[in-house]
Amino acid sequence: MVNIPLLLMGCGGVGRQLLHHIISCRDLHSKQGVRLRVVGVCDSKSMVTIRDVLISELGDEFLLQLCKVKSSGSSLNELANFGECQVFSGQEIEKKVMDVAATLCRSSVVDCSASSQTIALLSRVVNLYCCVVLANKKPLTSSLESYDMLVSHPRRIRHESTVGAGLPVISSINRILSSGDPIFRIMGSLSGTLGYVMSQVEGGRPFSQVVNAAKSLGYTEPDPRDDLSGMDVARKALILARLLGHRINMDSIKIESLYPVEMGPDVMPLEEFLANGLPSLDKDIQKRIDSASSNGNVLRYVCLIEESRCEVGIQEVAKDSALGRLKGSDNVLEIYSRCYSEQPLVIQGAGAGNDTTAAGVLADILDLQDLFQH
Ligand SMILES: NC(=O)C1=CN([C@@H]2O[C@H](COP(=O)(O)OP(=O)(O)OC[C@H]3O[C@@H](n4cnc5c(N)ncnc54)[C@H](OP(=O)(O)O)[C@@H]3O)[C@@H](O)[C@H]2O)C=CC1
Ligand SMILES: N[C@@H](CC=O)C(=O)O
Repeated sequence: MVNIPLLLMGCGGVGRQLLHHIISCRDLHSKQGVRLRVVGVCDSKSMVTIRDVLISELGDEFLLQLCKVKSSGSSLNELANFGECQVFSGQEIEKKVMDVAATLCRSSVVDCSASSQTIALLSRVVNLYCCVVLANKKPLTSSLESYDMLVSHPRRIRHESTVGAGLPVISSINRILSSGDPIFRIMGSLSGTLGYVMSQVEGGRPFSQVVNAAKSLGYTEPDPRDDLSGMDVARKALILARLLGHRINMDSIKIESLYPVEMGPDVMPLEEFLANGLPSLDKDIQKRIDSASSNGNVLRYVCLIEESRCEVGIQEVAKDSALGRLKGSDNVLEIYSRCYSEQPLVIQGAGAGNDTTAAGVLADILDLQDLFQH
């Protein structure tokens, strides 16, 4: 049996769904000769782990209780008296994660947070022979120095869910590139939230109502302004551009925002944005959609990556084009290379949601199992 010890950072929508997937796949994994041993879980303030990570793990009953506690909005601290776990807080967390990683020699550290605070820790565990699996885009989209550090051991890092949730985007691009087929353009709609919002608003629903629905469905980032500003799509574009070998930073990307600067996170609290800011945008968005419709077109939030251009923003596209036909949270991605020059390689499907994202993370973890064979 191949044992893979896991340390999970972040137990929000995606992290909890991952724990549920792990538990419900126990029989399947056992038939495949793999055992995923969850030895630690962190949220923004605490970490729960067990005393002897070499031989013990957080049991399934404990993990289900943990999911319940986090779903109710409580802290991991509440689990202190449930089972034989240890709880660490504040600055103790990083030290404990490093202890656990060093004790295990090899483990998988899975980042399902939406924080840039994990970057320093990830860079340290990578140097301890840990494998890293990311749903969080921020570690790959900060400085080129951090990026280089994280991808310096390509066999030990997976981040399929950072672009297109569970869709096989990163793995397809890696296969094309490693066969010596240069990719010269990637174009598509890479935001589940903005795809959903655009297609629902053209069906007659108010913009503000649809954004709130996308949040409840688990498509948006914790603060939906991350999606509406184009930043989340820009992060995906940067991840893809860097994968293609472009040595660029976020400031090289042209980004169009759907709300004005005075509604930004540094100026307006989230609650006020949701209650007042968002509804005040309804009319303007509806006007833009009506104007596109009078030309027989629809609006889509499009991402374009070429050798000397990387931009994300709203475009008017024909209703019957691949982008125009997009519905719900689907993403579509066209990849142009020497082998796919006239007709691009097209990847399409659900591009957001806790279920598909967590499934992508789980597939990434299993993809690393060869490194855990004795
Ligand atoms: N939902 C989707 O469709 C997709 C999401 N993703 C990515 O997945 C990630 C998770 O998204 P989602 O689950 O919706 O986010 P949530 O906001 O629901 O959960 C984030 C979790 O991370 C925890 N956290 C925050 N800071 C830290 C930290 N420094 N160390 C450890 N944990 C921390 C939070 O703790 P606390 O509970 O204390 O607040 C929370 O448990 C994001 O990066 C998102 O971009 C990627 C593809 C698709
Ligand atoms: N907020 C993102 C989720 C996946 O990264 C989106 O809407 O696409």
